Amino acid sequence: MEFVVSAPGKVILHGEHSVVYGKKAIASSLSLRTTVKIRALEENIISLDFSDLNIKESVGSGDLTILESQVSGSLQEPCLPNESVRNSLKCLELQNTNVECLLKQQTIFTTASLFCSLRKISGRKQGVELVGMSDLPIGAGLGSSASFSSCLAAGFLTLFDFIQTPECSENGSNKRIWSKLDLELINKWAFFGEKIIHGNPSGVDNSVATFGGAIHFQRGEITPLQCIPKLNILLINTKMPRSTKKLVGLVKERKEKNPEIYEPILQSMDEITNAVMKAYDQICENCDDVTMSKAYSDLENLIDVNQHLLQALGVSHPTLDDICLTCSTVGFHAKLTGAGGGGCAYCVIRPDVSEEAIESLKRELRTRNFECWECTLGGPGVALTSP
Ligand SMILES: Nc1ncnc2c1ncn2[C@@H]1O[C@H](COP(=O)(O)OP(=O)(O)OP(=O)(O)O)[C@@H](O)[C@H]1O
Ligand SMILES: C[C@@](O)(CCO)CC(=O)[O-]
Ligand SMILES: [Mg+2]
Repeated sequence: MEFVVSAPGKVILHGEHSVVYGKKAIASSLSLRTTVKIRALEENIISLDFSDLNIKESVGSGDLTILESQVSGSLQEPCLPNESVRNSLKCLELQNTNVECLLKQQTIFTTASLFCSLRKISGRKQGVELVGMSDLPIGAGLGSSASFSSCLAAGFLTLFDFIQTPECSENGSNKRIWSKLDLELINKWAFFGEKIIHGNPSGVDNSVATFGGAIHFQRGEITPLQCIPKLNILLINTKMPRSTKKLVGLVKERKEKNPEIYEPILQSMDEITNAVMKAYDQICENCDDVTMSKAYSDLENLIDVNQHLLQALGVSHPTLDDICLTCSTVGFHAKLTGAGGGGCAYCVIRPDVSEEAIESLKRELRTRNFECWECTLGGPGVALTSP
């Protein structure tokens, strides 16, 4: 059996970090995707080829036996392996402790844990070969881990026949989408992968990667946005590596130490999301130019306030602050997206802004060694792309 799955990255428009504490978030899928080719093997190994992280190795039958003995849970109730099992896996032996090695370990452990958990439930004995690549910058706040986890979840659930390969797609594209029920199961197992990578994820990232489109998210409750404002955004990559797990952990530590300081900040972030939804509705109503212009001004002000609150949480970074200042000096409004600490920011591009102004901003950002690209929001979630 051999097939290919893909899933989108995401941009969190508002609500990062506060969504971990039950506040609302708005997020949208991106046209950038992760792709994983999956082939069943007779041999009891996992063969990995993930070019983006220079991973070309196998998880041997010895490690699979150890891991499978440690995993439990059922198809509808996934259960994470005990972190201590990492110490007994040969495939995770540290060649060294640099960041690149830690990222590789994260991938290998997530892949093996998802595979062993689902294979044990299926009672099968086969191995698997995985070849992965991504359009997304990895570790940059665009949901690469969720996109990757959603691909693995959909791939292994299909490999073990827990879900059927989906019928042809509606619009004739090469992306075939599973049923809502199957997507809910995929999302549950993608969340399992995110818990290994993020530590304490909210579930917003894997929900966008799995269901696609633009969603309003709160405590696992997913509401597709009735209208996705025709927002043009510029994604800006600081190219500063960082770990979402560490940044989520930093906010948790600060909030536990001074809840009286941090809870009001998170509550304000929740109110920003409410106000943004109102601005989106106005933009979607194709109202008159004056009302539309006011709605965009409200949106830009909310972006600025949200960024200041993220700085107060301690999850911005000098390069992100530089991006926001560079944008604001020429009338654009930017905020970090994702966990922060580096990674990406985005700014909204008003429909009436000239191409020349946009190109001038891109030139200025590139001279500061930032990558930037215009992006469309929305688009399909996880899909079977071939055969
Ligand atoms: N294409 C891929 N191949 C293999 N592993 C991947 C891939 N994409 C992401 N990963 C895994 O996800 C980790 C990055 O996850 P992390 O959550 O830190 O960043 P992110 O998801 O890009 O940002 P954010 O969570 O803020 O949106 C990598 O270290 C790697 O383990
Ligand atoms: C920082 C965070 O809110 C978004 C990371 O993309 C973490 C999460 O929601 O899992
Ligand atoms: Mg992530």
